[in-house]
Amino acid sequence: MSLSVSITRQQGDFTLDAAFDAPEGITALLGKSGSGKTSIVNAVAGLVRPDRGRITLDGEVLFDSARGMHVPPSRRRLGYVFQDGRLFPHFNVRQNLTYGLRFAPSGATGPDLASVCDMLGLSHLTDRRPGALSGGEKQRVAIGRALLSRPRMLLMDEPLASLDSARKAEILPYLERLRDDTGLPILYVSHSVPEIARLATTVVLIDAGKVTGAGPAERILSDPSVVRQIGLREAGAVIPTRVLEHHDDGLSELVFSGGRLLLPRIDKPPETPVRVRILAHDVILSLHAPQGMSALNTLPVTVLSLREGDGPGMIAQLQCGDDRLLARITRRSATAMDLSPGKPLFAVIKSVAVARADVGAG
Ligand SMILES: Nc1ncnc2c1ncn2[C@@H]1O[C@H](COP(=O)(O)OP(=O)(O)OP(=O)(O)O)[C@@H](O)[C@H]1O
Repeated sequence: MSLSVSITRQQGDFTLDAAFDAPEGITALLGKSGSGKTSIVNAVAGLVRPDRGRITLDGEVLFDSARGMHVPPSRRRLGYVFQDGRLFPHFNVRQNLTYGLRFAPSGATGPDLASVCDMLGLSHLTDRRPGALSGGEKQRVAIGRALLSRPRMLLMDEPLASLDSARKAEILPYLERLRDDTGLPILYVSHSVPEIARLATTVVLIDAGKVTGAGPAERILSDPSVVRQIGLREAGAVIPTRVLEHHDDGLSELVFSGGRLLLPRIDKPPETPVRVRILAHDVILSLHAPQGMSALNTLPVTVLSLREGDGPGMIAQLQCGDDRLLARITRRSATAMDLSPGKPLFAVIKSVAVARADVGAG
């Protein structure tokens, strides 16, 4: 199942001109406020009509200006989860969920009420009304209702934006399960890089109505050329790892193509795939394998590229096994270390620098 979008639309003085493919998994539209993310999702949903272009889902045309085709939203079989949930306040959770079933076409397969409640941790809440739910619980009900309409794809527009960080942390594992267990493609709008680093399979960068980059999340997020767009503070690589073992001193050891990482305890059994985000400002570079240092992780790397920023800083992209890391360093250090592409180095990462929120299901 894959979505293909190629559309233009004039909205006042804003021009949307976007083309991308969304394969299986979570495809995140990442861009600043006003960049056009919601307009794209609304065009896919059929809520707005592009001026020109084509949208197909698994080869089936949803919109084609050349053929004058615009399938109405109700016939697209897409589940839309809005930022604010939009539950019916006078219905309890079960009634809100089963409302979704009314839109399921006869013969369509998908999870039933019990399995949706199980997957989203809603079984103990079914008799409550939305007024007695937390923000995170409301969003889980909204996702469940969308799933029960047996959609071919889920559209989620900033589903976590109205939640505080504790509620966000609570709901992220459910979204990971949705991604990994249902096989349903999800188009996911967000302006939060940490959220996307946790969830996205594919990242589509949107800037001023245009696609400025698209590809697998690991590749896009470790590309130094996107740092300017996503911001220096958020720049960092996403590394696919797997749990090797847990140590008695509270550390967990992970393995990936570039070596091993010791991080604060990760509550997942050995062999579990885990994705880890390592921020560029948490990586120190050294010409020699450091000794007598408190940082526990030393990884052999090779410089791939160096990119200058506006201030005194640079971003180094590093090859680490088959994966890539980013390191934020000063120009002064790059000169003192005589850094250039191809130079072998060591990347040093403090275990405690990797936040719990930056460790997710692989
Ligand atoms: N109906 C409309 N008429 C005119 N301009 C519009 C209309 N709808 C959206 N726009 C403009 O199109 C641009 C893109 O809006 P859109 O909501 O798609 O951005 P976004 O990336 O989703 O932003 P946010 O993250 O703030 O929701 C904005 O400049 C917005 O003001």
